[in-house]
Amino acid sequence: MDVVVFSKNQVDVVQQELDETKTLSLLHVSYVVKQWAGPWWKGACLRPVISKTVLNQITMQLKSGQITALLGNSGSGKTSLLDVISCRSSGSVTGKVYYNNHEVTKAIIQDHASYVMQADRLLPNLTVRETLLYTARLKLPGNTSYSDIKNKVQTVIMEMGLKNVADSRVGGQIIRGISGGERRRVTIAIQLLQNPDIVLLDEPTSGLDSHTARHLVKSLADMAHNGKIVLLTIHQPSSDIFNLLDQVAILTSGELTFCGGTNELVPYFSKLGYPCPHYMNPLDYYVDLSSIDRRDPNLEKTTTERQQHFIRSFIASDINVEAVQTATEDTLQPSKRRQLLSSKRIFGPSKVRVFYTILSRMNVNLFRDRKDYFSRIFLLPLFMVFILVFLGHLGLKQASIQDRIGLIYQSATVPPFMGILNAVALFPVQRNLFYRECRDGLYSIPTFLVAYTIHIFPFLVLSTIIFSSATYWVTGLYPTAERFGLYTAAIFFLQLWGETLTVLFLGVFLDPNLANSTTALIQAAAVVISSGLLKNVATLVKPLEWLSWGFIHKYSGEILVANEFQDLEFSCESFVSACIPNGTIYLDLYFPGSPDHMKRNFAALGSYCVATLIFAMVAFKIRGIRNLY
Ligand SMILES: Nc1ncnc2c1ncn2[C@@H]1O[C@H](COP(=O)(O)OP(=O)(O)OP(=O)(O)O)[C@@H](O)[C@H]1O
Repeated sequence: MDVVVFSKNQVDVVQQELDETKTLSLLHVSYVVKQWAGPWWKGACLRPVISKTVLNQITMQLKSGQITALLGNSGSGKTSLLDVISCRSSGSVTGKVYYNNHEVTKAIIQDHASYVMQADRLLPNLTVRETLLYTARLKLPGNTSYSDIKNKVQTVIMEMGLKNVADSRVGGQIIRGISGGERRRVTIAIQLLQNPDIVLLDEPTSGLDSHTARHLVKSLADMAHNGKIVLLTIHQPSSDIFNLLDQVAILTSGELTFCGGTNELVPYFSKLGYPCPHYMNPLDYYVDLSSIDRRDPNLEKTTTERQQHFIRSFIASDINVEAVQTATEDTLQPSKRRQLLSSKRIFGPSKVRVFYTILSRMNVNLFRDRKDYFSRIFLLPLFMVFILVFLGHLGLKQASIQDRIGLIYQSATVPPFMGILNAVALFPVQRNLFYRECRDGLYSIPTFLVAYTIHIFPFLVLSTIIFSSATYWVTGLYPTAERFGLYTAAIFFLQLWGETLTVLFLGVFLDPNLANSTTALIQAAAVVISSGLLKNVATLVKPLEWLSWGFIHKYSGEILVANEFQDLEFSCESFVSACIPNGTIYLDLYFPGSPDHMKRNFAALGSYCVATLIFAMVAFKIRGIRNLY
């Protein structure tokens, strides 16, 4: 027997390579979700809970330097497997997921892995470079200088082939920007900024033409060969793509029918009696063979039997036995490579830098779109035109009391509605980006919501001043600067409250339409019950009177009416039998004590805005960070 003798140097090199190879091991991973069965109106108690096994006993090992594709028909569990690896699953997970001998936790994933989801969540008005620069400022360590950040961004732009579109706008559903393929690349580039060890990608090639898809997978393969673990899910890969892959895993109904090197795929299935026909793409062919065809009962029976045969055969196969063995070793070994898991974000950006980055990104995104910008500034003032045309100058006759109440009613209801409209149109895109970045551990709910509120402040102030300046002086409300200031302040708070309330419901409901109708309903009901402008609050039935204290309009109504009517002299025309000569008398009749409550009422308006913002944070917290695929 020949004995090969290695020099100490050679042994050291092999040992070093072994140490530097990073491994992601899954051992007997199962994932079960619970679902309510039956119609929703039966209620939680009457609807049985059904457990669904999404993944069953998955064992696989991924190594750095390899690109692995996860294939399977729709619903086979590909996305769920990525969710489990990245600790984003919502059901119960059993089995082990280990990275370099460490059980995978959320913190490890945030430090070492990047997850590129199916949908691109990007701000439409930023350029590709700006998108990457802002994200880099959120991701890279706090001591990274601006020139290093720029260099890193440039490297990633080159790596993902985005050089030609680096300074083009990203675009979105309405604004035309870069192409779908380029947008996918930007999403991937974002995840590469942190130089992750593990890159998980859910359908990175969906919606791309075959040429672009091949280029993208080639970039990912290059990235893997430079020492990363790359795992992607993919539908119908072309044979060109097949040649770029190192490893493939085929999932069917949550179980593996194959997981091994691409060169082992055809021989393995050939041994089972299923050689790949000439001119067929092996991936397509074997995914197809592994799936159940439910078009008719006979087909379903045969394909189910074949699927079960594949699953059983793979469990018993040498490839799987070896994978189980190595994965077991990986998950049992003492953590000899603990030093490899030092946190990359331990010196992450400071809170101030994160806050400033989010804030300036929101501002730039808003300034870039004329439509959004004008909507924020002019939506409320535009409404003023209707008021002015309809009411004109009010004067001080007895009939003007009625007109004043009408104007005050509009002043109390319209600003919150404008807040609702602006939030519904402009908040969801920010929220969806936040969901992704919060999942990546970049910043928290309070940081995001406070930054959002601050970025709308100047616009609220400006639109309120334009609105109130014209409305107040043209209609001829109580002519002092102080009263004008109080009127403007009340309008500001009402608009702010309308927007924060909508933000709250956009945290509760994903669907902006649902948030819109809920907020509008609450606002409309609140003004009817509590403003005192439609019905005197003192004449309401007791429960409604108590309820009126719970709405902001109780306080804003009192402010607006007292601000206008106190000490205002009216003329008494000879044909009017019952005359109110002074606004104070009107207040004594319908809003008693309101002039004395100004401070309390303004404190209430401010508190409502702050409290609604805090409730919005709670709503986001309770509803959790959604997985928007
Ligand atoms: N949280 C959940 N609640 C209920 N069912 C779930 C949940 N997560 C996954 N499933 C179910 O598990 C199955 C696998 O879903 P998954 O999204 O992982 O499939 P997929 O292979 O990625 O499909 P596609 O290729 O169509 O994206 C589906 O039938 C899905 O409905």
